Amino acid sequence: MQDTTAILVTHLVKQYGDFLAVDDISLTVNAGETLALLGHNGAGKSSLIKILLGIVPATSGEISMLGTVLKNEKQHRKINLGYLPENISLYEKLTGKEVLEYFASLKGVAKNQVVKVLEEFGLGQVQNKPVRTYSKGMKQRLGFAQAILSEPDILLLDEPTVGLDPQASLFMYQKIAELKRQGCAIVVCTHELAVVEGNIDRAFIMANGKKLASGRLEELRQAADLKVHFTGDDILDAIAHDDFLSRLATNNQLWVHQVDKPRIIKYLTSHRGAYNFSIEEPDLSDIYHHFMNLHQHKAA
Ligand SMILES: Nc1ncnc2c1ncn2[C@@H]1O[C@H](COP(=O)(O)OP(=O)(O)OP(=O)(O)O)[C@@H](O)[C@H]1O
Repeated sequence: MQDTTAILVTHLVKQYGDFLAVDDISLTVNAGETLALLGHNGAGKSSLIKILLGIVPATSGEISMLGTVLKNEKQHRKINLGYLPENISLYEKLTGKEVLEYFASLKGVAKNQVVKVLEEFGLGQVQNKPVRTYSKGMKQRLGFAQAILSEPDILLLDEPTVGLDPQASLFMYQKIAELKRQGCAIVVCTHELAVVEGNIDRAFIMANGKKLASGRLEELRQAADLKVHFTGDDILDAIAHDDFLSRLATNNQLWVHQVDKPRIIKYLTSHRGAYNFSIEEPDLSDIYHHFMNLHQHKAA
């Protein structure tokens, strides 16, 4: 499942008048894979998502989904695709159940599926109340429920967990993991780096419409070459008693480049007999800021 390309974007460009919002973006998302689309406000993420949806036309470039090149909105509509927009606006006067029944009829999903999904999303008790009485988190759950109602092959989520409490957020990512296991290809557009970090396969970082970096977390760490921090009692002891390590350390702290990590681990364990230590890797936020800072320096 992992190697089947579900989304293929080739040299995509979107111009609004003279303004280049998406600037030659190419990417793939495999079936059963989650890609995080990251970037500053105005980087072009939502534009890209809307082009994938077929609701905004690309200026140039090509999109194919599930092996078919999509040339117009009609072709996009043939794809079993779920979408949760940023700031979803639902029909406030309708009840939660009526909203989902409406989407079910649009997507050709059996009505009895609606009650099942409402229960599963913790909205069973309020299903007959108007949406206007729902909290933001409840509306977001309902929005997510409509996005996955048809058990889509492709799921596009724009800021899915904004305003959600930690448990609701966890629920959403558990549901995403379930869809992933069923082979769904998922793109999550988000600024919540800490939340998304453990829930994605790859990240695609963009700025001013362009790709800055993409890959698995480990690949991005290597590409960024941010230093790794070795901590723990055995490290302090090793620094104190080893010339090589004491020269490498700064203020008794051992920070080493990614490329040197295996060599240092080997040196610590086989040469110094140090086993009681931990390695703090740069996280997604460190990686994101690294690429953004690099981009800003180049632009200055
Ligand atoms: N319909 C439009 N007409 C003109 N410019 C637009 C239009 N839609 C988006 N833009 C511009 O394109 C750029 C990219 O916008 P987009 O909404 O894709 O960014 P984003 O990465 O999703 O930002 P955010 O994180 O703030 O949601 C912005 O400068 C925006 O002002």
